[in-house]
Amino acid sequence: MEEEEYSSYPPVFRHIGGHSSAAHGGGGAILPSVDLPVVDFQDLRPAALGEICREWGIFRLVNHGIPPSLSRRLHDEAKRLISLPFELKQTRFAGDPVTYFFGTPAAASPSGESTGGLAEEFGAQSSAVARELFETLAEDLGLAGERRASSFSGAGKLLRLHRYPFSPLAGGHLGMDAHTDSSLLTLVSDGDVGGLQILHGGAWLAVDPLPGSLLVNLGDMMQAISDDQFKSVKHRVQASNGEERISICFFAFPPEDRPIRSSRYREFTYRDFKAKVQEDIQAVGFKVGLDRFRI
Ligand SMILES: O=C(O)CCC(=O)C(=O)O
Ligand SMILES: [Fe+2]
Repeated sequence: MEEEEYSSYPPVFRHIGGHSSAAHGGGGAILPSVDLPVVDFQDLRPAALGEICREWGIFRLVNHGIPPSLSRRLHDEAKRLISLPFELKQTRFAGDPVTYFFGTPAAASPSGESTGGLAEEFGAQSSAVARELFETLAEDLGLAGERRASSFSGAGKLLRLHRYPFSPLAGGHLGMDAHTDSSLLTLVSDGDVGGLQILHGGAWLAVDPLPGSLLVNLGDMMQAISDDQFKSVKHRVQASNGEERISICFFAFPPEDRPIRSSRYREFTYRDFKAKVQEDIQAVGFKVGLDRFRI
């Protein structure tokens, strides 16, 4: 890749085009791939889905009803936006809901506006899918009354576009550090470039793409609501030394001020949780998460 092709990267990532390093062939250990459980959205069964979420905390969703053309257009639009020169993106997106952040080594995330309504449409459809999945899991958990009704209603939603740029030096490096999501549920449209890895049974495993499907993982709030029955799976993303990976991530959060009650945690709200995460990041440099609220 010529150096000018890196113009869409933050300056710190440029000047690497000419270096062909030993890492070119993939310096990181090759992890075994895992076949995630596949769930058919048209045939949701509470007990079967519950079992998958107890064992894995993550699955592939097929027949989800979000038109492939919508996902493809949003992926194309994300790629176009993300490929604009870095300085132009900084000017254009400054102060907008579109954010461009450097917190992770190789991810850059314009999100929200500027996709000509595609992001909003995709977000609305993802939200409907997430709600149905939540209802199915609530059924399996036997959540009733107020506890069930209020967990998803008015839930916060966030759509994030991630780019894991190609770099010949990427081998062995992470595009996103290991973490759990703070959400109830996360839906990821990961296209056809792999890179996601999950911690399962004490080992890191690579998740291969399954074009047309959505990756669904449970977040910390779902783990808490389920009294730790469901897993908020730890995951990370390998930086790409092949094709660039673009992912579109939809997060559903509980209403900020609704008390979350669980036999495993003292009562807290999602607002409390977020504040604690920020406090920990400042104080200790990483998210401690649910352990801060464990009884
Ligand atoms: O890009 C991905 O596939 C996953 C991103 C992710 O884990 C996150 O945004 O929390
Ligand atoms: Fe995540």
